[in-house]
Amino acid sequence: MTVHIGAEKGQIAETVLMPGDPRRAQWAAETFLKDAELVNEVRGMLAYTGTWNGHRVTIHGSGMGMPSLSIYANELITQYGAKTLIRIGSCGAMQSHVKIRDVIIAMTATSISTPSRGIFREINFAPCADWSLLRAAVETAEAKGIAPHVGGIYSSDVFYDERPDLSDIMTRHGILGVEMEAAELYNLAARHGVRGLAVLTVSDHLQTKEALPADERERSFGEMVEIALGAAFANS
Ligand SMILES: O=P(O)(O)O[C@H]1O[C@H](CO)[C@@H](O)[C@H]1O
Ligand SMILES: O=c1cc[nH]c(=O)[nH]1
Repeated sequence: MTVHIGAEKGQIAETVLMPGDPRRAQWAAETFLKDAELVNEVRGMLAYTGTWNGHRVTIHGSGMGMPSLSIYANELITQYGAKTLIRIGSCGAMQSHVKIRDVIIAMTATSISTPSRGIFREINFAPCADWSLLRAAVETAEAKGIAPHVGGIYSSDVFYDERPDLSDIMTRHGILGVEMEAAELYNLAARHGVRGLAVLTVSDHLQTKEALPADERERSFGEMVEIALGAAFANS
């Protein structure tokens, strides 16, 4: 057990899927895993371990924002031995060709800052996805007839943005969508030599102002879960 995770050693799998929403963790575990067992509920941050096609998987909520994800990902990697961490999140689309419910696979994650900023100081580190996972995620999606958008995303520190000019700059530089966790996941994965990826579903559109309701964000994003699971075990 750690300060934030109640699981015993051995109750967390080497492969961890991380939605921001703990209720999405519950839904995904109940929908996709066999014999899913609740392994954490400290602070309501639900986590389940079960199997998918015979492979052990944990689905653990990250909470919203990079400081929250950083706590869970750090403990999962350093205390429980997680080796593959895939964020399964929602995001806002920043390009007109990206539509609501589309899937984005994040090659890079731009940010203004992350919890790792203090370490990097004058360095502008480029947080990027693990290549083997990225490739496997694209192949898994295409095999399912899903055409994902693959490219850069923006990890913001705020949901309610008082600087819309920043979103405009991101859009002008081809950034596909905005969310709040992936850049720090990629930083931590690089630091600890593990595999990190973010697979996202578009829940909002910054240009059209469309937005899906909370229940859909919790329970209807199955394609990205299937892509994440397929990618995690592509070579197993
Ligand atoms: O749906 P999740 O995975 O929480 O992701 C997105 O949704 C939250 C904001 O509503 C932020 O955590 C953002 O990254
Ligand atoms: O962080 C997020 C998530 C969904 N939609 C947004 O606009 N931002």
